[in-house]
Amino acid sequence: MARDADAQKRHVRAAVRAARADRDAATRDRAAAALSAQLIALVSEAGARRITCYLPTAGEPDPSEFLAWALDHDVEVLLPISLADRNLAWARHSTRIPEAGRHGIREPVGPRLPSTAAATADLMLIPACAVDASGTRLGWGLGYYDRCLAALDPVPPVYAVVFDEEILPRLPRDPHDVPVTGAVTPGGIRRFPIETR
Ligand SMILES: Nc1nc2c(c(=O)[nH]1)N(C=O)[C@@H](CNc1ccc(C(=O)N[C@@H](CCC(=O)O)C(=O)O)cc1)CN2
Ligand SMILES: Nc1ncnc2c1ncn2[C@@H]1O[C@H](COP(=O)(O)OP(=O)(O)OP(=O)(O)O)[C@@H](O)[C@H]1O
Repeated sequence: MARDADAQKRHVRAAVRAARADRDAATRDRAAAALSAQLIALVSEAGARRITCYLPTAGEPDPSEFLAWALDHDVEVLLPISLADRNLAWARHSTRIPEAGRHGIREPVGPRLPSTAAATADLMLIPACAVDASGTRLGWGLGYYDRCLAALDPVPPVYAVVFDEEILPRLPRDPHDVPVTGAVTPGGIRRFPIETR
């Protein structure tokens, strides 16, 4: 990969990490409530019965209220577990208390499903650092989701969950990057045109 693309990724990751750390509690709470409303709207509109989502770290867009709604509405949610080989496994969201996993991120307890179980989801809601207007997603650099998406056939519609200002005009795209269908932010739902570039 070109050196300038690497530098740009590092720059965006650092800027997003800093902005996420800077939000105060009240701003985070407002964003969390707005985000969950968008996620509920998207899943309801799509009629999705089985989805993937994630348990957030402190600064990430927080889908917790949406996860509680999903439990109440019989929407099955697969949550990620980070494996040592940088593949994901999944376990179902439940009322059981999550436990800290490999990166200190909370992970669901219960029976594990393989990475490819995500192919049976109607919709995937995945964490990201940033996304661009053509659907290129930037993660945190360990390739968990790139590896997972590459192994899915079919790939369900995939939405990156980010803050509004994390939708950028253009990010570097690598050959292994699987473009996302859209993005969900506290401010709305965006679908990206499918195009090659
Ligand atoms: N809530 C949540 N769960 C998730 C993800 C996520 O982004 N958010 N993941 C999405 O992939 C996977 C975990 N991915 C991770 C990616 C990077 C680091 C991390 O600590 N990165 C360090 C650099 C580490 C290194 O380069 O070795 C850092 O950002 O400082 C942790 C987990 C699965 N679960
Ligand atoms: N399909 C794949 N198979 C094997 N390795 C992969 C695959 N996709 C990405 N990788 C590797 O994962 C590493 C991280 O890639 P990249 O920087 O694009 O990740 P990212 O988009 O930030 O991560 P994530 O998917 O975890 O959000 C790179 O070393 C890349 O080569």
